[in-house]
Amino acid sequence: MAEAAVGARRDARAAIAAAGRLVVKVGSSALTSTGDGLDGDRLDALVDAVAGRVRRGTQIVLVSSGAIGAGLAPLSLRARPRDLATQQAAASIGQLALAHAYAESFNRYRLTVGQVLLTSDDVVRRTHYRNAERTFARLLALGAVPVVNENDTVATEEIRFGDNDRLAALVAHLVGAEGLVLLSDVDALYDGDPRRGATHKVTEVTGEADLDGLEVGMSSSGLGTGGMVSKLAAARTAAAAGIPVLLAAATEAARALGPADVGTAFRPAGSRLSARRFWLGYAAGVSGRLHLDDGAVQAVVHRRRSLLAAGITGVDGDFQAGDVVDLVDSAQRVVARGVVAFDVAELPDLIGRSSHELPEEQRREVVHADDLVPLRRH
Ligand SMILES: Nc1ncnc2c1ncn2[C@@H]1O[C@H](COP(=O)(O)OP(=O)(O)O)[C@@H](O)[C@H]1O
Ligand SMILES: N[C@@H](CCC(=O)OP(=O)(O)O)C(=O)O
Repeated sequence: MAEAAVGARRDARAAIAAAGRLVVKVGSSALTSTGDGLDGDRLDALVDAVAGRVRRGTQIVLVSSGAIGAGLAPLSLRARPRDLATQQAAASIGQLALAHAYAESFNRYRLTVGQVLLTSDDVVRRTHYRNAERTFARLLALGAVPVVNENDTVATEEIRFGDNDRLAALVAHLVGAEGLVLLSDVDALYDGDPRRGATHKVTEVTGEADLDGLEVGMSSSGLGTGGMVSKLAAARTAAAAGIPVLLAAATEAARALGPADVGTAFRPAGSRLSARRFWLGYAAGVSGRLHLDDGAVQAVVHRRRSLLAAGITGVDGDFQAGDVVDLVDSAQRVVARGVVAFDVAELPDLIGRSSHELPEEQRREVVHADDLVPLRRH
């Protein structure tokens, strides 16, 4: 193994093993099965591992999927429903069972749980983000274990996270976690979907290059959503925000939360992003896109300059000044995200023109460097 990989191994795993605050996410497939609903034994085994770590002094926020899966058996449903209304009904019934099971299970260790159900608005809007931040801080200060899920019963198609891996990554930043542990039915990241035959395990991800050439499946085990794609996206988001990530099997939760010597570890980026820059780059809702020429990509991504009208080749979406937009390169890749200083209707007359050609009131940056987060290195 190359020296860098050895170093990263020590870094990400050691950081998770020593963290004072962790977010642990468990997927539906690890807690429920289609026929029998919630599996009490598997839930207890997970709680044993989480409670063990809490007793060793780590504050843990548990993001748990499984509401829809737990609601199937009581409704005599044989498969995850496809329509939103039935998913919401199943989640309404299943979330109650899930919360009850966690409360009882943690009570074996005299630990109290608090339920936190979030919609995307709670983390996507900056003012709501602060509310959620306060709630978590207080619960943790009081010694409770927050158990988080998406508020599926009220989340509509438009405002839905739809996947708890992303929710867990956002919560990890929100609570200032020093690590994110994603527990699933698969024991690591592989170079292809292990359900489709023999593949190789990836134990350390030290940067984007380690992900090149991997085949990552969207399809899940049947109860979960997003498959490995959403786990990888969440791991990248957390790692970019400076948070080390460990992906492991829920059946190995004790080792994942102990020496952290199982699964796939993702090395975090050097520094932690500020709350504002993290929100801007990874949590905010995006209202449109600005297409950049190569020179503009160089300027904003590599030289951290403001985006000027001259480097924009096209615009789409429906946004107003102050909204968040994606900045895309000529290959349609999102290279940055930022707060736009013009309404969409104003831009067609400005784009491609240098500042001195523009009327004075429009001679300002389209996206100021302070309001811009580069997302991709070439
Ligand atoms: N490259 C890959 N490496 C590992 N697992 C993969 C890969 N591609 C697809 N998968 C599949 O992703 C599944 C996990 O996703 P999912 O069922 O949504 O989990 P969860 O319910 O824990 O969120 C695994 O069971 C595995 O078959
Ligand atoms: N909020 C949904 C889970 C959605 C989800 O992301 O599921 P999973 O892929 O199993 O983590 C539920 O509780 O059923």
